[in-house]
Amino acid sequence: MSQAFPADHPPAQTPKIGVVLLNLGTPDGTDYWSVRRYLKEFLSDPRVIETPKWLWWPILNLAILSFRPQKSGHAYAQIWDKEKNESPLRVITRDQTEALAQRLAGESNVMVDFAMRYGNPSTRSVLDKLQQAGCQKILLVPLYPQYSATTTATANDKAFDALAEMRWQPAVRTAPAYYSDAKYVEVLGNSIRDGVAALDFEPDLVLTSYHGLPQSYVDRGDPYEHDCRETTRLVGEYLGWPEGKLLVTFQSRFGPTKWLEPATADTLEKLPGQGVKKVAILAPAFSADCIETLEEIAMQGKETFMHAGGERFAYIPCLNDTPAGMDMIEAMVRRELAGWL
Ligand SMILES: C=CC1=C(C)c2cc3[nH]c(cc4nc(cc5[nH]c(cc1n2)c(C)c5CCC(=O)O)C(CCC(=O)O)=C4C)c(C)c3C=C
Ligand SMILES: [Fe+2]
Ligand SMILES: [Fe+2]
Repeated sequence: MSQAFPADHPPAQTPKIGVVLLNLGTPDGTDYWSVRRYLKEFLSDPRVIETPKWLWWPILNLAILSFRPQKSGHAYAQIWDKEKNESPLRVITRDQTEALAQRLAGESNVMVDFAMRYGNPSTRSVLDKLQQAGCQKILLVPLYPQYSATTTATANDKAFDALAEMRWQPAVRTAPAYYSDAKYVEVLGNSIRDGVAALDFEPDLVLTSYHGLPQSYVDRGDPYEHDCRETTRLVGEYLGWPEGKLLVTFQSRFGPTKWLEPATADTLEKLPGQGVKKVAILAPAFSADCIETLEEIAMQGKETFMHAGGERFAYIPCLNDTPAGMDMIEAMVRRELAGWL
């Protein structure tokens, strides 16, 4: 026989499970102050900038934040989703979240949401919301295929900062980087094969352009370069392409220090002179198209290549919320939820 709760018993909650897709973040608008606020938060993160604070503070506040917001704001304006008045990164991350929620709709106690490391929706606000909604278990899914302290670790740090202030803290899991995950390699490989097959030209070379990182971070133990090169190697193996058909490059160099090489922009500048006149390019480090792919690669990169004598240039989009990309995210999330569902 079941026993009724006494009248003064605290209300019982049905425990829920939260799944949070974590991405980098993006400005709320393209105006100077929106971009400045975003860049200040981003570039004040010691996981991203390892220069000692006393040295970095004046460089950031007196130099970078006085000119970069305008320059970056102009670049953001070129790719802005005008219909939604939002940055593509946030539009796509929300679309991924909604698609994943639909796929997990059969799991009655799962809530899916997304949060950003910098800007909105903040990681803290999303974790507070899920905790208050009764999530006693939370899976954090940093959407970075290749691990870096500058992305994966800081995304998790931010979540743990929020958890540190909760009296009733949910149990938490973090999904690992997935650079060599068979499903990721398969889906990425298929997107390259299909992307190339849809072109009206045969590329001489396909560039896998990864976001760059200071060389010193890798020297101190960040596995990011390894993860990137391994993704491209595995995709080449999956496609059965001859060695040399896929090239690894690193983009988005920032500041005067040595970054991983070869740089995407330098490579695009040199290739036509070496007889490589037709290229396709993709950016496997990004789970969603953003300023770094849509503006820096598809616009600036194309201009650099064509100006240097290139003849054909094609950008292959990120996996975004494509059915195949979502198959991969769903499989990863279900695997990491094992024992909770
Ligand atoms: C020292 C600076 C930077 C490091 C290290 C870095 C690593 C890194 N970043 C991504 C993914 C993204 N970066 C994005 C934008 C962006 N990145 C930097 C600097 C570093 N990134 C800056 C200053 C910016 C802002 C844009 C600009 O002013 O140029 C974005 C896109 C955000 C968007 O709003 O669209 C993503 C995504 C990875 C994977 C990575 C790892 C090595
Ligand atoms: Fe970046
Ligand atoms: Fe960039």
